[in-house]
Amino acid sequence: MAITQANGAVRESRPRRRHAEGPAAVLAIGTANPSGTIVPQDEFADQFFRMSNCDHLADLKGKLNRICKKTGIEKRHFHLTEEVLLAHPEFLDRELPSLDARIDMVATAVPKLAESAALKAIAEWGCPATDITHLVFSTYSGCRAPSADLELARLLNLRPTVSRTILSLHGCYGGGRALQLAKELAENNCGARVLVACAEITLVCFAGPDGSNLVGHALFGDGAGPFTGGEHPLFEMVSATQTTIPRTEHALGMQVAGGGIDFHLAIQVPSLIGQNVEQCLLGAFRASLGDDANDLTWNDMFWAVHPGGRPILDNIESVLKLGPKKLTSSQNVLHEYGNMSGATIVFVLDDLRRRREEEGEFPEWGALLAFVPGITVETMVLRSPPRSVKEN
Ligand SMILES: CC(C)(COP(=O)(O)OP(=O)(O)OC[C@H]1O[C@@H](n2cnc3c(N)ncnc32)[C@H](O)[C@@H]1OP(=O)(O)O)[C@@H](O)C(=O)NCCC(=O)NCCSC(=O)CC(=O)O
Repeated sequence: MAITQANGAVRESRPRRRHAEGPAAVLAIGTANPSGTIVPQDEFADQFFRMSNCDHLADLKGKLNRICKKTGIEKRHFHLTEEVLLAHPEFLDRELPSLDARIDMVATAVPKLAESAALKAIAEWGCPATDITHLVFSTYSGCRAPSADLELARLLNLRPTVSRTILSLHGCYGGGRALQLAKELAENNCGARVLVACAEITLVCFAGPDGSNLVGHALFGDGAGPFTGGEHPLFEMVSATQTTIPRTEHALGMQVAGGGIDFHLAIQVPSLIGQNVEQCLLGAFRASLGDDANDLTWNDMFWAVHPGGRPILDNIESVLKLGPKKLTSSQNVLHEYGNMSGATIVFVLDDLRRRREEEGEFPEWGALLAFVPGITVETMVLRSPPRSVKEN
């Protein structure tokens, strides 16, 4: 932004931005997973303990097996392969410095994964990549500058003036946060076309088993999911809010250390989310729809819930008294891919729009929910636009 001095006053030299009419919309969605390894969940504990040379820790292995059975996950994709681990035994030991080697690997792998997904979204959108005006990239692997956003812009040949933002360490709500930012950018810059890229590779968090990291190992997987705003809206993003649950800042967190990124997931996370989610939703819907919100019940809506873990989905289903199929997209994504942190919500929206195409009947209003260290609940009110003549 150029600032010029005129008549002693500070004045912007650029033309005033025009606001877009109506809410921003998701126009196209693409997803991708790394080609490295696909691990069936029922084989994960055996494979992980063998690769970590920890088969002698039978109690821990037994516990990981018990946890894996309860995750609701069928398989997960990983960039990390056994060959890479053999070449980098330091990845197994949190006490050994390994952050540099991890960052070197993800600096290439994360934008590449995002590129695979972005190419699908751009193809669906049907416009040249050079029409993209803004890029918002969310990843917990963005530990250097320039970062994955610049590399993705280069890989996609985006215009040199593309306006880039990187969100780092936002964890599971990276997707929701990036979408909210894209919404603000699109609504405040008429004609903006925002590429939102979320890409997560667990390589930066990987470690050998210990008593405190089993749940993370059982839960997280790798994936990427860009969206663009499109000419035929898939979902309108009507409003977005964040609510932090008081005194829960120690329940969920990530910490970058010399031996990689540590996750902390307190056992109370699913119940804390269950106890607070309805209040967050009521606030978001009343603020967005006013009295019209009173005519809606939770079962009248479609749901895009970040599948942070099976009990989180179970608690939300039970607290909101949702019908049996309301969380199918979230359950399905958890089952097929595990928790891919910020990228997961893109997979959920992709699954939802596929169901909408197959089923025909679809609610007008929906809610997107994601959870973040804090604990903060990210809520977005979504609207499924009426189907156009072209789509019908
Ligand atoms: C681990 C689970 C699959 C276990 O399922 P259940 O809770 O139904 O089963 P259960 O109660 O019998 O527990 C099985 C065993 O796991 C242990 N256990 C459960 N939760 C634990 C936790 N958070 N930390 C350590 N251990 C835990 C129990 O003590 C028990 O041990 P034993 O067998 O020895 O008695 C589930 O609780 C789960 O998915 N939790 C993760 C939820 C979560 O925090 N997700 C992240 C959301 S935010 C996010 O997505 C992160 C981000 O920001 O990226």
